Amino acid sequence: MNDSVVLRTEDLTKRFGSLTAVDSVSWGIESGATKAIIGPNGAGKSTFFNLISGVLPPTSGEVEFHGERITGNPEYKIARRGLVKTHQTTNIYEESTVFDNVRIAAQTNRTTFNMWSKASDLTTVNDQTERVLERVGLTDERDRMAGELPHGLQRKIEIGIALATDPDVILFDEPIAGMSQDGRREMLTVLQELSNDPSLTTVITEHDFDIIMNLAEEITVLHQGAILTEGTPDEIAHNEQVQKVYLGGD
Ligand SMILES: Nc1ncnc2c1ncn2[C@@H]1O[C@H](COP(=O)(O)OP(=O)(O)OP(=O)(O)O)[C@@H](O)[C@H]1O
Repeated sequence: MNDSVVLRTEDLTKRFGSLTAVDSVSWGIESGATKAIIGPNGAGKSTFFNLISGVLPPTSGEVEFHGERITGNPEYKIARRGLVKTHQTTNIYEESTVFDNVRIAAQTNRTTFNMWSKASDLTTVNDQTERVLERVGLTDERDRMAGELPHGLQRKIEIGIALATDPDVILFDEPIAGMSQDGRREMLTVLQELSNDPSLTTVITEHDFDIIMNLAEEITVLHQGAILTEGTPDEIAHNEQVQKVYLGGD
């Protein structure tokens, strides 16, 4: 792996009692790339994301971000360094407007926040919030209460909250799960735009293979916590081992 690797894991492992949910995973991603992590139910995808983003501490192994060890750091510290994971609408303040939800995140942005913010900084925060709303297609909903919005739009707020922190790396954990056909199409457009941004590195886990084929340059397949194989979407789509694990065989 070369110098442009922004995030990497080495022998990353998580055990829950006797179950090894993530098993010695060594993986990495170059700056600006879009990669996917896939695998059947229970393969360890969410746990892997939780270990990288600091939601869970690993049992063993390492996580490096920009060449520095972040293993076991809490989620808020990792987010401040520029690595965030989207949550499934659990971060939203339902009683606040869409604008305020994103603005609060922009205010805690590692580059703009300081306790003695000047008026000019607030203008920056408001401008940044507007830009993020535009990017995720929520400008028309900016003054609505977040709690009133349908699920698909709330998922966009979550992505807006992540983007407002000005991250280098975003981990998308099943971004279209439970969405309507229209919602999925809209979300795919947003995700495509983000994956084309060379200043953003994106990692996505998703059950919908069409979405993965449309977004990822490289796919890692997890099976029983370990890496089964890695390759381009085309290679993975034609890989017999992958087909077998998805059909439930070994
Ligand atoms: N907090 C926990 N305590 C005990 N076992 C857990 C915990 N979290 C996950 N597991 C187990 O670890 C394994 C991997 O789970 P994980 O949720 O990471 O898989 P996944 O690939 O994301 O699955 P899905 O596609 O169904 O979301 C599963 O067997 C799961 O039951």
